[in-house]
Amino acid sequence: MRNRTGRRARRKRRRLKSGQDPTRAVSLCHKSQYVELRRWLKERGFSSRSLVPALFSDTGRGLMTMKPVQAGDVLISLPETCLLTTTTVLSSSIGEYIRRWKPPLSPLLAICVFLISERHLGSQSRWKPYIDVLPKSYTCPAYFSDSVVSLLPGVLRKKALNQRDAVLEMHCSSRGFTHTLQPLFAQPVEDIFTCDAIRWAWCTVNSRTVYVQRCQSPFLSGDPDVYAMAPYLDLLNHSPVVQVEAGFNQATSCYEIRSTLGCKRFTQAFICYGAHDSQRLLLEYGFVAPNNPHRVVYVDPDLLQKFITGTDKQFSHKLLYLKDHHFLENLTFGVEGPSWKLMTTLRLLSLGPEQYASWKTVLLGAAVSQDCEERSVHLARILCQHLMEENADALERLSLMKVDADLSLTEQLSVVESLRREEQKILGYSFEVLRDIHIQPILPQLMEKVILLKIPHSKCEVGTPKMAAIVLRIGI
Ligand SMILES: C[S@@+](CC[C@H](N)C(=O)[O-])C[C@H]1O[C@@H](n2cnc3c(N)ncnc32)[C@H](O)[C@@H]1O
Repeated sequence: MRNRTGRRARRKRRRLKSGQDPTRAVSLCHKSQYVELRRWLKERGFSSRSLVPALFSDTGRGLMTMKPVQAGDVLISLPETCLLTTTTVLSSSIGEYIRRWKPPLSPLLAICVFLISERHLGSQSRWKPYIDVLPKSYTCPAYFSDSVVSLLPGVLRKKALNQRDAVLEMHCSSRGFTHTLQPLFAQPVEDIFTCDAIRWAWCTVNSRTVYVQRCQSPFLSGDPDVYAMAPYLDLLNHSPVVQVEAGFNQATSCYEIRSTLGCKRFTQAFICYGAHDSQRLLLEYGFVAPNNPHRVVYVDPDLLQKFITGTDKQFSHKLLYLKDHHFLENLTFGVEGPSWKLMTTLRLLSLGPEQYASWKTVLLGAAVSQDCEERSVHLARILCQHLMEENADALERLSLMKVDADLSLTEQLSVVESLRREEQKILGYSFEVLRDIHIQPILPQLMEKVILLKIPHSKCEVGTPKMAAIVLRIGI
C-alpha cells in the first residue's frame, strides 16, 4: 500500500515538474455547505460517491471523480424530485399568486421570482441547502458597467447591452406581479425583488439550468417551458472537447448525463454546454475556455462600411443584398484565416463597376477576376489589422482599469482579458495566412472549383506542390 502511494506521489511530482498536469484540486466535501447539500439531496433520493465538489486551480469550483468513469457510463443521474422547475414554483406558496395573475408570467420569470423569494426566506426555505451554494454574483455582461462593456469586441458589445436591457425590462415588467406577493413577506417587496435580485436570478437560470421540455401550463405564458435547475449536477463545468449524452430519462424519471469517452479518477468531470465560441461562453456563462476549437473573431458588419464605402456607388445596394441573404451574419476570422463567408462578402464588395454583372456568380462561389481577388484579400488584411489594433487598445485600457479594481471588477476584467488575448492570437494566425497569399493568375475553371471546395487561397498558388495536389484532386 505504502509502495503504491509512493509511486503515485512520484508520478504526480514528475507530472507537475514536466508541466503536464498543472491542475490542482482541493476537495470541498468536508465544508458544511456541501455536507448540507448532500444530506438534503439524499433525502430526495440522490447520492453520489463518485463525484465530489472540489476547487480546481484552472476552472474554479467543479466536480471531481473519485473513481474512473468508463466510456458509456452514467456520470450522474439526478431524480426528478431534486429538479427545480415551474412545477415546483406553481406548487409553492407563490404558486396561487402566479395562477391568478394576468397576463400570465413567463416560465423564466416564474423561476426567477421563486429563486429570489427562497433566497429571501433564508433558513425557512426548503431549498436553503441549494440556494446556499449558488454563486452570489456572476461575470456575465449583465453585471458589467459601461466601462467594462466598452472593452468588449463590437459584436459582443451589442449583445451585452441587449442582455443588460433584457434584465432591466424583466425587472420593470415584473413589478406589478411582485407587488401582489406582499402578503407573503414582512419586508416591502420592492426591497426584495430589486433589479439586482432579478439580475442575479436571471444569470442563475441562464447559466445553470438544464433543458427539460415540460407540458405547457395554462397559468404561464406560451414562452418555452424548458428550464430545470439541477442541484449538484449544475456544479459540472464545461469543456469544449468532452462528449456527453444528456437528457431526462422518462423510464428512470432522472436527468442523466452519460460520458461518451469516460474520465480518469481524481480528475475534473466536465460536460459540454454546446459547441459555443468564446464570445457566446462569455455572454451566457461569464467565462472563456482555453483552447476552444470553436474560437473565432467576429467582424462587425459596420466595419465594412468604415473601410469600403469610398467611391463605390453600388456599395449600399451590395450591402443590402448581402444583408437580405444573411451574408452579414457571422463574418469571422479563425486560426486558419478568414472564413469563406467573410471572403465571399469581401469579393462581392470588391467588384468593380464593370464587374457588377457577375455579383451572383460571386455569391455562388466562383471567382471573377484576379484584381477582384487582390482587392478582397487586401480588404481582409486591413480588417484583420484594424481588429488587432482595436484589441491592443482594449487590452491597454483594461490593464489601466485593473490598477484600482476591486475583486468583482478584477474578475470581470480577467474574463474580458482572456477573450481579448485569445482574439489577438487568432487574428495573428489569420494575418499570417493573409500575408502569405500571393495571387497569381489562376485558370478561371480551376478557381471556380477551388472556391466551391472552400480551399483556402493561401493554398492556391499556381506551380506550388499544394496547387498541383489540388489540381490532381479535383481532376482538371
Ligand atoms: C453550471 S455552472 C458550473 C459550476 C460552477 N463552476 C460553480 O461553481 O457553480 C456554470 C458556470 O461555471 C463556470 N464555468 C463552467 N465551465 C468553466 C470553465 N471551463 N472554466 C471556467 N469557468 C467555468 C462559469 O462561471 C459558468 O457560468
